[in-house]
Amino acid sequence: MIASLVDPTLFRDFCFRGEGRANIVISAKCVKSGRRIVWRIGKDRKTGAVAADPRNQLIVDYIKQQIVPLMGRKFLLVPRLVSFRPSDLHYIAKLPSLPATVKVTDFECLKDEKELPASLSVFPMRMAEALTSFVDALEMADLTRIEKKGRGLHGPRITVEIKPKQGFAQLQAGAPVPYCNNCIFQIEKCHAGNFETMYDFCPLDLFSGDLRRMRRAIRALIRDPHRNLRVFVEGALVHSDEEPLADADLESIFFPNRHAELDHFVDALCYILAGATRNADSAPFSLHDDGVLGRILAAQRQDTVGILRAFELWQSLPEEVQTELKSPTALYFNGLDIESMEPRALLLRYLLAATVKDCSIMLTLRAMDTDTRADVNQEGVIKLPGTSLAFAYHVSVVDLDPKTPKNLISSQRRFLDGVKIIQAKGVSRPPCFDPFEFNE
Ligand SMILES: O=P(O)(O)O[C@@H]1[C@@H](OP(=O)(O)O)[C@H](OP(=O)(O)O)[C@H](O)[C@H](OP(=O)(O)O)[C@H]1OP(=O)(O)O
Ligand SMILES: Nc1ncnc2c1ncn2[C@@H]1O[C@H](COP(=O)(O)OP(=O)(O)OP(=O)(O)O)[C@@H](O)[C@H]1O
Repeated sequence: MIASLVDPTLFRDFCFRGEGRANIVISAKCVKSGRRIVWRIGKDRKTGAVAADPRNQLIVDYIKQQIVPLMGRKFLLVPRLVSFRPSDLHYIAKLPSLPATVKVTDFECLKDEKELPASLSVFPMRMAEALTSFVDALEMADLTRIEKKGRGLHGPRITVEIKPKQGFAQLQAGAPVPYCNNCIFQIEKCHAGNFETMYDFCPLDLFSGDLRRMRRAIRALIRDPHRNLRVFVEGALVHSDEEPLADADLESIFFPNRHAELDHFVDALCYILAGATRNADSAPFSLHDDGVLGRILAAQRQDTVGILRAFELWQSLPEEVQTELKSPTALYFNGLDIESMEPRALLLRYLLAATVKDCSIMLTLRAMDTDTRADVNQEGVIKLPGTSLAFAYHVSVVDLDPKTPKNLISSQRRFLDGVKIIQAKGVSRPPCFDPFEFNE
């Protein structure tokens, strides 16, 4: 695959959209098409500086060859490989130092050293000049600015980013505690000081298909988002773990003319995530296989062994097989054997599922009139049962990066630490599941 070279002068209104531990995400509007896209640019995990990520090509191939066959295309956003001149990237890399609400009109403004000094850049010019090749990145639609066309749309575009984590319980030998994977990891993270308090969110509630439990899960995330929830309004981050808003403030931002309440919004999320949007008025609420959570859950279930057994399998492999599996190409392009119970095949399925256990959902909603002018019965619209409210929506799954044995080794250690903390100190949290009724 040849990465097409980005000409940044063909874009305008640049802004910083977000970052994780491995990437910074920059948004820009294509002058010609008017569409907003993002560039996901790799960074050095230790310094935070832009770093050429040799995995970008692999990520695209991995999504096409492994994830698409597993999850289908319905919710997948396959990124495009692009490349930048290192000097162009130096200017673009000033954006993470600016507030996310600041839009820089055009590329010339980004280059203006008086307004935006070079010291702002997380990719110093000396680093750029030392590079002899272009730096690649991933380009995809800006999911906070997805435009649904249609009549009767009103109010702001609200984007909810949810990291749902593992949606099913796995009782593992060596971890005799009644908590799900995510809750064990989060307990460990709270203990290590990553978060001040443990949250009430449990993925088993979110994936339960029980409306009451799903509402509880989303309410828990709104109260205490950790790294599992971010909310954007018209592309601007308004609610996150770093800067959470009170319910009343969220409600007035979402519904400036007060035509709906936060509870309605939570319900809309539940119906969309469960894929229960068709005939929502009459059909009983449940998790649908072809909804976004249903697809994610099915893909996660490729893992039939769990972290601790996967780690044992890894250790049992001969050194030459371990070496082979550490090499990205061998790992990503071995076909998936869903029948085999061989350690190598079980491990590959574990790693594939691990990607889907760490993905994010980006869901954009906009209020819609329910009068006769608007077609609320079309695909991509939820009409909330028992109300006169409707929302047009768009859902995508992002952050589907391949996991390697290195991830397994790190998560096995953190998982066992979490189990030990629970065993030694106990936790006041109710169990995620009843181990005596365990039938997974
Ligand atoms: O193992 P977990 O559940 O703590 O997940 C890690 C994530 O933590 P979170 O769920 O956001 O609290 C973690 O997310 P954050 O950077 O903390 O937002 C990473 O996604 C990590 O993956 P990688 O090591 O960067 O490839 C994730 O690690 P692995 O998926 O590689 O285990
Ligand atoms: N297509 C997109 N449209 C809009 N915003 C996006 C898009 N992709 C990513 N983002 C934003 O950028 C943030 C960082 O992106 P991403 O999760 O890919 O970074 P990361 O470094 O891989 O994260 P992690 O720490 O989980 O590995 C996301 O949390 C999201 O808010």
